[in-house]
Amino acid sequence: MVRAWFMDDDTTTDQRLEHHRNPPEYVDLQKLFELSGVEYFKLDPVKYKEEGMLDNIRKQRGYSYEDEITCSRECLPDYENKLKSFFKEHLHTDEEIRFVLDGQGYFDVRDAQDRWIRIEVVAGDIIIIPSGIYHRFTLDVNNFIRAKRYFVGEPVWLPHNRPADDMDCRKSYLNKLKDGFKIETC
Ligand SMILES: CSCCC(=O)/C(O)=C/O
Ligand SMILES: [Fe+2]
Repeated sequence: MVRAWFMDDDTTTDQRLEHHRNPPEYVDLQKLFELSGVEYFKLDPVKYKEEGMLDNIRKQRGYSYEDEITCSRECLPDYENKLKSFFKEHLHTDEEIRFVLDGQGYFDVRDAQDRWIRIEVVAGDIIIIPSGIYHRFTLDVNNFIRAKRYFVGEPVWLPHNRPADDMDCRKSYLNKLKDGFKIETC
């Protein structure tokens, strides 16, 4: 089961630690969706091809692009700078979709009250981060993750660092947050 929790305010220690509040305050999947619009699916990281659920999700959501990213010192070109930019608070004009094949890391998202929620992702997790939400990513202390990335159409990876409040995708995200997130069906 995915683990997610409200983060502490400590910005002085290693970003790759869990950064729980004291006592820890966990957020369940339903609450995570209501507070942020983040969606999550769990697949078997070994048998996912036979299971067919990934194909269903891809077809339903129209993901036409797929590639793979490995974040490790050995595999990711310009590792230090890339990790710095992943951890800068930013948003995208499109959803950020990741399917973790191996390793782990943390996606941090801002909720409606601007609190950080830390979401731990491990092998088998699919996370869908809405367009227009402020978020960031860090590896954990193991410094390794391998994930598939999906996109509708030609991929746009460009991060827009906070503040980006005038962007249309930000305004539309805030409207959805106000109205309450609903699962979109065809
Ligand atoms: C696990 S994929 C690396 C993080 C990333 O691609 C991104 O855009 C973070 O916001
Ligand atoms: Fe991002």
